[in-house]
Amino acid sequence: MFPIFSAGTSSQPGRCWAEVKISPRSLAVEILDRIDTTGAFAEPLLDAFLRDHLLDSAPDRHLLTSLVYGTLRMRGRLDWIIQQLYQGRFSSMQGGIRNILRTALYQFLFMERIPAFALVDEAVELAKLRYPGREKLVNALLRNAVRKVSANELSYPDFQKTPVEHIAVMHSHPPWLVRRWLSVYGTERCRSLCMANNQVPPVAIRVNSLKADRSTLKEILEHEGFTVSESSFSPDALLITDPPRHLRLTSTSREGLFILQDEASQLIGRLVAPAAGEAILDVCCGTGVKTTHLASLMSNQGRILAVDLYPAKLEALNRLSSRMGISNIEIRQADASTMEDETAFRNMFDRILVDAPCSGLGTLRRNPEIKWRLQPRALPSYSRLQEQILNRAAAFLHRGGCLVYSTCTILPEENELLIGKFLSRHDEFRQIRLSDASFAYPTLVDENGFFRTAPDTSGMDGFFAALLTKE
Ligand SMILES: C[S@@+](CC[C@H](N)C(=O)[O-])C[C@H]1O[C@@H](n2cnc3c(N)ncnc32)[C@H](O)[C@@H]1O
Repeated sequence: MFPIFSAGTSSQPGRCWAEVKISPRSLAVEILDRIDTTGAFAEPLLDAFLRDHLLDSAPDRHLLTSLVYGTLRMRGRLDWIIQQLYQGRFSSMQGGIRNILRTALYQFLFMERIPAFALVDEAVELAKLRYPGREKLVNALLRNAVRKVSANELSYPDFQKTPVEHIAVMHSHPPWLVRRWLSVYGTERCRSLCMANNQVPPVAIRVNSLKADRSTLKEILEHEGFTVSESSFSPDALLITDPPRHLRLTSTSREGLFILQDEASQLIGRLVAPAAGEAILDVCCGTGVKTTHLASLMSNQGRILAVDLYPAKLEALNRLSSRMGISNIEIRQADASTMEDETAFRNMFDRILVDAPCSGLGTLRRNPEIKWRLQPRALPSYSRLQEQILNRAAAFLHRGGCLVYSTCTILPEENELLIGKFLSRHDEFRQIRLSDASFAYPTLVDENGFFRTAPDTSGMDGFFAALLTKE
């Protein structure tokens, strides 16, 4: 649980938030501040704020969600504008002031029907209460921004002269990432990826086949006021095109009839394709989004050993399993890169899922905070950990069994390059090219037989998966 308002602290002097009139804008600034200062993700924070019913009306709740995600997605462009107009050092500006400016500017640039004077006034009021004395800066900077943008007086970086800066500012991604994607994918793909990352992602749910079928759940949700369609990719998915309320608060969610899960993530379970009665190892199970899918595909029969490093995630998996009526998952807290009990597990499993910890760069639509948080120097440590976990898990597969290695990133060193290295060191393993494996979704298979999705090509999150077998 999160206390709803943080009091002013010595690092963020100012008055308690309790004095601030609660509005979608003040809450958005509060959430953005917490994302910056605590490293939290937007989704659970928003869930907690919405669950506490601080905002009663559906439009206000929708506005809060749009403001938080929109400001995070467009932060690169917003910060660039603020830096053009701010006389001091942007990096020394108080984080709270930055978020007041960003949210106001986001509304002005990207949201309709909010008059400029109203959003400037509200930003100034917020600054006055939280950072007395700084309201003059907020007022002057926002009025200047409104004037310059309206008069088309801001000149953005030129694509011909500085392509990286141009894409980074116009499509709001960090320059290091634009540089990487330009070198891997070229200009057009880099641009289309960045643009797709700034879109609102579809809301997909996975129907728990142990408790409901797709058409019945569709009817129930429609009856509750949602606009629902069946997806043409995942046979377990429903797409919610008009979520008037928060889906997780519905009784069907609480009773475990479905779980929110992107379609690409659902297709990973289909790729593992476990059968009832088999022995499955899920070495990076997290909170069990994919583990519970595997259990449903096995009709709750057989055995799944679910491993993760973090006890809190395993506890969440336990809660999710019982909500979904699943009883064939056994959990184990362990470091999958150094897992012990090798002799007990060696050659034991029919199928293994290695859903490796990764940079998450395929999920920037849903988790835009990642692009501002991730440092390029962290990337090699992901590849090292992925390699260690895959090497360790490989020993536990029996001959003839299948191993799926998956990530939600689109960087080659976490995906195909890593698999190439693994295969060159493990003669006993062979890749099953999905093009040769009668995989049901040929459009999601690349020229090397790997599973690959991306927001700009398939409309799903960016996932990668390789299917391997032990001979
Ligand atoms: C991509 S997430 C897995 C998501 C999960 N499979 C799902 O569908 O919900 C990667 C997981 O690896 C876990 N992890 C990170 N390092 C680990 C390690 N050394 N050993 C085991 N699990 C680890 C993280 O806690 C995280 O839950």
